[in-house]
Amino acid sequence: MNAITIKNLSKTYPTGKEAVKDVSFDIREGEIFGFLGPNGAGKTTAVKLLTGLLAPTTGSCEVYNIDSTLHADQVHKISGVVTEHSQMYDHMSGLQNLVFYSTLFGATKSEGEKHAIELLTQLELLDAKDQKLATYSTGMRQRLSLARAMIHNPKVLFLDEPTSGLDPESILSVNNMIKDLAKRNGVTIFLCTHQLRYAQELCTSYGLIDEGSMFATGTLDKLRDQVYSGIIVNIKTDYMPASIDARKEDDMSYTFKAESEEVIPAIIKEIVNHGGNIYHVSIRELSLEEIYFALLETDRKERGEYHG
Ligand SMILES: Nc1ncnc2c1ncn2[C@@H]1O[C@H](COP(=O)(O)OP(=O)(O)OP(=O)(O)O)[C@@H](O)[C@H]1O
Repeated sequence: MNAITIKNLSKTYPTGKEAVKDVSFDIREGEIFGFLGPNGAGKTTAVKLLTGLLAPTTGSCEVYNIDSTLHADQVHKISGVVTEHSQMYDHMSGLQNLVFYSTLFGATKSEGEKHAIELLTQLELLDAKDQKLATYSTGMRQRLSLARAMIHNPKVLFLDEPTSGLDPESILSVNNMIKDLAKRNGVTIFLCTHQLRYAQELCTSYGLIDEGSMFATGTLDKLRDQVYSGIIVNIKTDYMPASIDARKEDDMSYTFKAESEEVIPAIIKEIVNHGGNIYHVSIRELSLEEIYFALLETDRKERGEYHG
């Protein structure tokens, strides 16, 4: 089942800026979808269109078959949104904030409290539950925003850079919660980020956007196939024969591309036969970061806009 359906979606602001240009894609239920693109690519605009905060210029978007523009209120009932500026109340405690929002969605005070305590525990904020929000650190506040977005058990969660400004321990608890929500509760996560390493750790599918246009969508494997699906071999040696087409990375480190690891024994033999010593061999596939930049470069070249 599709959690999100976007069809020929475009948004031109009154200034004339075309922030989203004819974008179409679907996201299946339970996916952790990484929406990746540089500053100003159109990610926040797309989230505002999906959550009914903005109306599209043309096209449509749906969350669980509910049109975001026509029925924004219904979309809000099944969506949670975390942005940098989540509205909460400084003079109230973390727990009071969560209970307040939960009652807005129709829960009783005791239901709200029970759920709030569960979320505060998951996000390691239980010790601070009675502290006023004004005393929370940035990281604590950000985690509370996530709890707030989850308070009505949404089916879809829109997250805009959910871990920016968080320390490694907090990132871990946020990541675990996101993975858990998707895996155990089937919550669909729409995650906007520039942090490609972070996205690779977490996401199950991706959409790549630049200047309002989507230039690639799919799983990491699918995106990798569009760039290079083989492996990259790294060898640390004191001698690399000229017969091997390897690139010198630094002092004793060389890399080369190969279709599969089957070529490695022959390469090792060749080095050893030439008197070289091998200290380390490792293989890896292209990372999301490498794939992203390769696809971005191709797309910009096709649009005649690459100046790199
Ligand atoms: N209200 C607005 N009026 C006019 N232009 C806008 C408005 N909001 C955003 N834009 C422009 O639309 C483009 C897309 O902005 P958007 O905020 O959607 O990008 P983004 O991918 O979320 O960027 P970032 O990663 O920096 O948050 C940018 O050029 C931005 O300046």
